[in-house]
Amino acid sequence: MANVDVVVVGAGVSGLVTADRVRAAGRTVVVLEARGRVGGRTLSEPVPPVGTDSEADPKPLAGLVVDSGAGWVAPDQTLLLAELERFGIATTPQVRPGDALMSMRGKSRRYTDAARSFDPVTTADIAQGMLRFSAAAEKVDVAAPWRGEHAARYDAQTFESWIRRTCLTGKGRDYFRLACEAVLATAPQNVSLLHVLFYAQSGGGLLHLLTTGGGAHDARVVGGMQQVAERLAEDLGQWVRLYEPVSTIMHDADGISVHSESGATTAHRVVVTVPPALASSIDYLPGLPQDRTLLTQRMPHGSVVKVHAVYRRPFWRDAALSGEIASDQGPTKVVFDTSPPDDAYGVLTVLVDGEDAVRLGSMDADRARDAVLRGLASHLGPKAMDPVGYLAKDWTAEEWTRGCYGAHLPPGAWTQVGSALRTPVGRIHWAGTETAERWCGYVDGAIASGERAAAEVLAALP
Ligand SMILES: Cc1cc2nc3c(=O)[nH]c(=O)nc-3n(C[C@H](O)[C@H](O)[C@H](O)COP(=O)(O)OP(=O)(O)OC[C@H]3O[C@@H](n4cnc5c(N)ncnc54)[C@H](O)[C@@H]3O)c2cc1C
Repeated sequence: MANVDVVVVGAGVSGLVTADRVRAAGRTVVVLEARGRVGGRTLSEPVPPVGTDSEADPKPLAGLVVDSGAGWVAPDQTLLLAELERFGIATTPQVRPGDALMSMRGKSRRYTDAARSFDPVTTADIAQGMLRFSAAAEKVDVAAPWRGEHAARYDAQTFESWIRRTCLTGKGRDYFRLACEAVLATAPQNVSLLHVLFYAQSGGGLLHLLTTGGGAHDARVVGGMQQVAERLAEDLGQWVRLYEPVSTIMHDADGISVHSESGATTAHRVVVTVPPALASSIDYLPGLPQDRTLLTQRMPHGSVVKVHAVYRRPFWRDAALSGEIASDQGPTKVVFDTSPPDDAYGVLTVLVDGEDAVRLGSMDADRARDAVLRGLASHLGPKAMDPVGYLAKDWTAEEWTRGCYGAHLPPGAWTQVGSALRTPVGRIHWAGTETAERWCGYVDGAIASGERAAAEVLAALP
């Protein structure tokens, strides 16, 4: 006899949306979450002042909350925008007055129009590369990337080999390498061309993913993105259980039994919403089909350290700079001004991706902070060396995430075993942003996957 209709594994946005929709349909549901908080890869937190031990004496800077996980929302992320509206959570535009900086091969350029951030030859090279990339991406079937017209050919090569073949200039090649690191948090030699094409197409195109106004970085959530998960969890109340890492899922024709710290919960169906790389460390009895196992072994995460440096005021605006920086020199390759709407502080967010994140994560905290601040100072001047607050979140070190922003697939994985991504195994269903067709890797994709999984289990319940 089942305790509940559905067990959901993981209280990230995708798990909470799954549970919310199952409960709204009048069915019973329990969410089991490994961490002592909800939200998963969304985490909104205060910033400790510089000079104090953040563990012993957090003394956060008054009223300031930053997003150490997901932070931005695009105008076409309609599912996320609907959740924000449902809970009365506001957004604030990302675009700041002033020039952005592009620094490549030792040369720095100020620009307002992204299309003019390079010299004319590099601009033309990037434009032809983008055209060829978009033409190929349009051929990818985002619902089934393994099935598209040229799937086998695209999946037999890395994105790096495409870059070398396509771009005619060194700076053009550097641009696409930086784009890959910024979007997937991994170097282009680690990832299948088919996966990059799919991922870009899933989010409305590569340029859209890289764009601030109107694109993936269009706006930020006032008070932090984690509020979405917190509000969903508030509504679910006692049905969300924290500190309950799921270790084993037993399944047969009669039902499901999900084992966590406090024992077993029985149900008709289970939805596993943890990232595929972590889903593979749960024991399934009986074991999963081989294609599913092979797939989850081939979906590593990127590496990201997200840093916030807080200043008394946004001093870079004195020099008519917007605080937005793209550079080929780590660790400060991707920087945004994320000061609060009232500018009570000046806040710079640094997204340290790929190899730079691995390097930064291996340094002790003081050396890592010094490396980041020196990087900022090289673009914005010596004032960048003196923040009043500093916070760095290394997602690769997080036991229940192990890297981000999401999973990427190496050559061969999509076409050989990709069809196992969403296919239920008996009573076990799969969700999480990695399973989304649209906005895969983003919060919007997490919501879409939760809605899809909820519909699947509701249709299958007795
Ligand atoms: C630094 C960073 C920046 C990002 N920026 C953006 C952005 O600007 N915009 C955007 O849209 N997206 C962004 N993302 C991506 C976004 O955060 C994710 O796509 C989304 O939050 C994924 O939600 P999810 O529910 O699918 O997975 P998760 O959030 O990973 O949720 C999975 C949950 O499962 C739990 N779990 C894991 N294993 C177990 C287990 N064995 N038992 C029980 N529970 C378990 C985890 O603790 C977690 O709570 C960013 C992510 C990061 C880390």
